[in-house]
Amino acid sequence: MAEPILGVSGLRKTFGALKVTDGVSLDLRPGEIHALIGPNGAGKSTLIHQICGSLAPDEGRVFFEGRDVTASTPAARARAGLGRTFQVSTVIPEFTALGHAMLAVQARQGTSFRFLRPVAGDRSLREPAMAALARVGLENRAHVPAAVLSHGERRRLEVALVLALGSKALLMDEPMAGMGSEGSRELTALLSELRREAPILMVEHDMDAVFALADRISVLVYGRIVATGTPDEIRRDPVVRQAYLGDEAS
Ligand SMILES: Nc1ncnc2c1ncn2[C@@H]1O[C@H](COP(=O)(O)OP(=O)(O)OP(=O)(O)O)[C@@H](O)[C@H]1O
Repeated sequence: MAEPILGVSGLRKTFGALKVTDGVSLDLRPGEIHALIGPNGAGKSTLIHQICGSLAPDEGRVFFEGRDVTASTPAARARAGLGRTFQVSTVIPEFTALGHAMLAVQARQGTSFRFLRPVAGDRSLREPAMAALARVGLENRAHVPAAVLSHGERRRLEVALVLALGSKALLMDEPMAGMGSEGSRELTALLSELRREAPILMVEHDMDAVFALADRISVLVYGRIVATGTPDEIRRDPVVRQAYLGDEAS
C-alpha cells in the first residue's frame, strides 16, 4: 500500500474540561478522498484546524510527506503543499477569477517583488493561472470579478487557487455547504477527478456526497474516531449506525 501523504497520530486537544480531540489517528493516502463525518460538535473542524496548523494540539503529531510538521505554521504547511480551501468571497470581491489565480501562482513562486511591476501581462503568472482555472472549468469566467461568480463557481475558484498554489493534498471543511443540487453535482464531479492529482481530506455533512465520493470514511463522535472504512463498511457498522447515521444508513 502507498505511503500516506498526510498522517495524524495520537492527537489530543481539550478546551477546559471538554476533550474535543481525544486520541485521533488517521491518514490520507495518494489518490483518495477520505471523508470525516460525525454529529454536530464532534470536533471535526477542530481537527482540521490542528492538521492545517491554525490550532496547536496538546499532544500528538501531524506528518506531511513523512515529515513531522506539528510545529510548522499554517503558511509553512501550505508552502510544503498542504492546501486548504478558503472562502474566496472574503478575499477581494472586485478581483477577477484570473487575478486571484495569478496571485496564487505568484505566492507559489515566492516572488513578492513582482508587485513592483505590472503582473497583468506576465505570462509566467498568467499561463499557469489560466491552466488552474481551466482545470475547474472556469476558463470562460477568468475576467469576471469574484463577487459576480455564483456560489458554485466561487467554490470551484477556491479549488483552482489551491491548485495554483501547488497543493499536493487538500483539506476541505464542508465543500458542499450552501450548494444547490446542480452546483453539488458539478463539485462532486470535479472533486472526484481531482483526487488523482491531490488527495482530499474532507469534512462534510452532505451524506449523499460523502457516500458517492469517499474512498474511506472516518466517523468522529465526541472527539474519538469510532470507525474508519469504505462507504459499505461504514454503512453496515453497527456502532456507527447507533452513534450517528441512524436511518440515513439504510
Ligand atoms: N476555541 C474554542 N474554545 C472552546 N470550545 C471550542 C472552541 N472551538 C470549538 N469548541 C467546542 O469544541 C466542540 C467541537 O467543535 P467543532 O466545531 O470542532 O465541531 P464540529 O464537529 O466541526 O461541529 P459542526 O459539525 O457543528 O461544525 C464544540 O463543543 C465546540 O463548542
